[in-house]
Amino acid sequence: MALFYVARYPGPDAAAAAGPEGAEAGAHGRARALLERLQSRARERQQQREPAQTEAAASTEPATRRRRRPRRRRRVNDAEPGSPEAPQGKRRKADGEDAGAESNEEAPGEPSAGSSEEAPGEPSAGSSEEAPGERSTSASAEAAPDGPALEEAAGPLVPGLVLGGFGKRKAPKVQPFLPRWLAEPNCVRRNVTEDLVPIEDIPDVHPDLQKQLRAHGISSYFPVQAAVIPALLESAACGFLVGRGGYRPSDLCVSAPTGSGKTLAFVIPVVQALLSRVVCHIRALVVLPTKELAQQVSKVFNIYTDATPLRVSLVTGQKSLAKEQESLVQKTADGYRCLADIVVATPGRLVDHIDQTPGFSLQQLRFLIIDEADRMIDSMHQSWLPRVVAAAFQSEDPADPCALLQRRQAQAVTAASTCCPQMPLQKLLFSATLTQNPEKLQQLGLHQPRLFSTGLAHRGLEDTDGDGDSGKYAFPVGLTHHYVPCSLSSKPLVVLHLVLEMGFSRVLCFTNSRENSHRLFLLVQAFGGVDVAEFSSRYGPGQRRMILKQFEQGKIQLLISTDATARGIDVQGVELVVNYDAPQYLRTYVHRVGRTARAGKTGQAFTLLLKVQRRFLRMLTEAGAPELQRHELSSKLLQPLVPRYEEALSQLEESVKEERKQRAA
Ligand SMILES: Nc1ncnc2c1ncn2[C@@H]1O[C@H](COP(=O)(O)OP(=O)(O)OP(=O)(O)O)[C@@H](O)[C@H]1O
Repeated sequence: MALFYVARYPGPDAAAAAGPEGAEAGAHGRARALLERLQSRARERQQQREPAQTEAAASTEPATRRRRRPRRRRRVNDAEPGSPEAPQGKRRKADGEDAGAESNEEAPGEPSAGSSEEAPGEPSAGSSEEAPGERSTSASAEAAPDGPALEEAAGPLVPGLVLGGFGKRKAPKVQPFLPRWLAEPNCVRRNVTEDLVPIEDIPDVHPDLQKQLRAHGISSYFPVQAAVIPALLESAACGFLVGRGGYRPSDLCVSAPTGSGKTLAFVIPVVQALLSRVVCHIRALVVLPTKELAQQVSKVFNIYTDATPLRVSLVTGQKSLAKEQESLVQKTADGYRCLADIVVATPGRLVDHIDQTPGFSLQQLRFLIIDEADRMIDSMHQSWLPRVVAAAFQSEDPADPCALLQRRQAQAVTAASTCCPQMPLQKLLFSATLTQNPEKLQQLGLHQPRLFSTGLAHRGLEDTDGDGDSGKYAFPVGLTHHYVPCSLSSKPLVVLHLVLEMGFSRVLCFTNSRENSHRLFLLVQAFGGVDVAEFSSRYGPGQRRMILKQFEQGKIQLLISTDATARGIDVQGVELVVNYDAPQYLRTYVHRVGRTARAGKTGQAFTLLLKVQRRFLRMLTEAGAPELQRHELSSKLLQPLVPRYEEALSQLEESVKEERKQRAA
C-alpha cells in the first residue's frame, strides 16, 4: 500500500505551487487525507454489510472450521484391501482389480493412488464452493473497483458472503467419461437355459464343425456364443489374411458369466478361419494364466481340429523346453518349418520360446486370444504382451517373397500404403470379470474394440471407473448363495457336516492359503469317512493334473484347494463350492463359486463367515450379487461329530510336528 502512495503522482499544479519541499509535504498530507477518506468509506460499507454478515455467520463458521481441519492421512496398510476387515474406502477395491489380487500365492497389489475418495470436509475439485477468504476478496473487488488493495487494508478481513448453507451434503459422484465402446456394449443374455440358438440358425459355421458340435452333445449355442461367433466369422470373412474390405478388424472384449461357454465362442470361429490355410504358421495364440487352464483349452481345440490339418501345440512348461520346441518347429535344409497353427501358452513359457526357440515366429499371427483377460492384465508387469506384439510385428526382410503379406506398424496412410494387403492381428479378450477400467484396457493397445457383455449395460454403468463394485459382474442363474455364521474353531466341523450330512458328492472347498488347505486336508483325512484331496502349489503339475482327473472321475468327494482352481477350471458335476475362508475380493468370489452351476446346471455356494467378517455380505450386496441366504447350523447339529473331531485334532498335531521334523532334517 505504501508503494502505491509513493508512486502516485500528485499532479503538475500542486507540485509547482508547493516547491520541492512543500510538494513533498503536501503529497504526504494528501495521501493521509486520501487514506482516511477511503478508510471511512470502507467502514461505512462495512456497517452496511453487517446485517448480511450476521445472517451468514451461522453457516460460514462451521465451513471455516471445516476447512482448517488438517487433512487426515488415509491408512494404507491396516488391513488387506477388500478384506472384510478392510475399512469402507478400501472396499472400493474389493473386486480385486489390483495386480495379482486373486492368487493367494502372490501378494495382493496395493490399492491404486487415484482413488476418488476425498478426505472428510475437503471440497471436491471444481467445487462451486469458495473459501471464505477468497470470497471476501472478490466481494471487495466488486464493491470498490477503483481500489481493491486499499479496501482490503482499510479494515479487518471481511468474512465472505455465503450463498447457500454448508450443511453436510454428499458430494455428487463424478461420472468418469467412458469411451463409447465400453459405454454401449453389445448386450448378451446371461441365462444359458433360455435364449439358446439352434446350431442350424448360424449357417456360417462350417458343416464339419457343426457336426463336431452335435457329436459332443451341443445342439444349440449359448447366448455368448450366438453373439460372438458370427461377429468373429464376419471379421474373418475375407479369409484370415485381410480384414473385411481390406480393413483391420475390430478387437473384441467378451464379459460373460462363469460356465457360459466362452471357450467355444472363440474356438469355433478361430478353427473355421484357419481351415483354409495352406502353409502351417502360428496363426492363433491363446494365452492363459495357469498350466491347468491352458491344458483345458488346448483339449477343446484338439476336439475341433481333430479332423482337420490344423495342429495345436501346448507350451506351458509341463514338458522340457526342448520337447516343446520339437512340437513347434522343425529344422529343414533351408531354414525352419513351423509345426503348429494354434499355440496355447502360459505367458512365461511363451516368452521363453520367443527368446530361445530358433524359427519360432509370430509374424503370421492372426488371432491373439487372451483368456481370463483381467487376470492377464494383472500380469502385464511381466511384459509378455509387448514381447508378443514385437514378435508379431518383427521388421520384415524385403527379400522374403511373403513380405507383401506381412503386417507393419501403423504409419502415415498414403495411396501406396493402402494398396498393400495387411495381415491383421486381432485381439480377443475373454473373462467373467472383465475390467471396465479404460486405463487398464488401454494397456492392451486395442484397435477399435467392441464389447460383448452380460448385465453391464443395464446395471453397472454407474460404477464405470472399473474399481467400484456395484452390479458389475453377472452370476450364473442356477447358482444359490448361502452363508453359514460360525466360529473359527467350528469351521472344520461345518465342512464335515456339509459333506457328510448333506450328502454332496462333489465338493470344492477353497481356502485363502496353501497352509490352510494343507491343515484342513490333514484334519479331514484324520477324521476319516471322506475321500479328500488337496490341490495347491505344494504339488507339481503332473500331480495336480492327476488330482483334477480323479476329482472329475468322482474318485474324490472333497477337494480342498487354494485359488489355483478358482478360475476357469471346468469340472463336470461340482455340486457345492465351500468358501472355507471368505474370499478377499469380489472377483475371487465370482470365479470360485463359478466352479458350480456351469452350463445351465444348478449349484450351491456356502461361505463360512466369522462374526467379524460380516462386512463381506455388504461387499457382495454393494456389488449387486444375489443375496446370500443365511444357513444356521446349531451346535446341536454339529455335536455328533465332535468326539471324532477331537481325536482328529490331536492326530493333526502329531502330523504337523512330524512334517516339521521332516522339513528340518
Ligand atoms: N452350447 C453349449 N451347449 C452345452 N454345453 C456347452 C455349450 N457351450 C459350452 N458348453 C459347456 O459348458 C461348460 C462351460 O464352458 P466354458 O468352460 O467355456 O465356460 P466359460 O464361460 O469359459 O467359464 P469360465 O468363465 O469359468 O472359464 C463346458 O463344459 C462346455 O463344454
